[in-house]
Amino acid sequence: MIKLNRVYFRRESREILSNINIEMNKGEHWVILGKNGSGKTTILEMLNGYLFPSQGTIEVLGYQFGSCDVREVRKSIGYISQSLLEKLNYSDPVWEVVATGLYGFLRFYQAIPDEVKNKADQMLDEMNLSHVKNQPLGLLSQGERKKVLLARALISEPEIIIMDEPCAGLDLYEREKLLVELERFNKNGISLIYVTHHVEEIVPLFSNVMLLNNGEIISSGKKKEILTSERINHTFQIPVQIEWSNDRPWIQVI
Ligand SMILES: Nc1ncnc2c1ncn2[C@@H]1O[C@H](COP(=O)(O)OP(=O)(O)OP(=O)(O)O)[C@@H](O)[C@H]1O
Repeated sequence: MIKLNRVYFRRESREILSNINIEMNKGEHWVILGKNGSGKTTILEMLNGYLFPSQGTIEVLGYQFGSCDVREVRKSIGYISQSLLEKLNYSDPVWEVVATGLYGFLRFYQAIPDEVKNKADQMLDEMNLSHVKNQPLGLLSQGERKKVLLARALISEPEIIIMDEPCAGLDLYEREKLLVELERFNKNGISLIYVTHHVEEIVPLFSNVMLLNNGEIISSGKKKEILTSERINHTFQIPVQIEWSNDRPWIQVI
């Protein structure tokens, strides 16, 4: 599904990514974990074709970047990030924001067909957001806005959804509500790639983890093998203990 082969990214003589090799397969859900500035967002931007490697190759859904139209690939990817939220119009009604996902627009400047409105309503209904569908996006809580972004990504039936720190800024209650919504990915065969700083967000849905430090992969593979105290210690350079409870890792600084 996704293959990065000897990928390097250099800017102003600085190596931001070094020798990234990874293969993510259909049916897997990946977490990319690493400190601030370790290169997580740079990898996501590359997967969306917004950045190109200085060296190496990237293949997404059978398309080889550099010899394909990246806009075609992007149609099959839902990308959820804070910067997308900031580009949307906070005075637009929620259902309209969700409907734009079908077209890849940021907002509508034309009449919206009834079937599109109905599809957006249905999406919001599935995510228990019907009660806010006519409200302006700006009136929603941070957590509800993130769920709207998720509905907006899901409406176009993508094969991959990429989320960059979706729980940033959410309180415990909102975070857990958003994490519950991720479980729906198991039902409709979408693969998830999820960036975070927080081990606790690795809910049972996730199968694989990549640990990144200073632009290099420290380790990657099945989450139970990767999320050990020693490896997390190495990634964040702080002594920690990982404990598993309800198939979810919890971190304690020691
Ligand atoms: N286009 C660019 N030009 C110059 N430097 C860049 C560019 N893109 C990223 N960087 C630098 O590369 C490093 C990695 O950035 P990136 O945003 O990928 O890290 P991150 O792991 O997502 O960080 P955070 O967790 O803080 O969001 C940072 O030091 C950043 O300043």
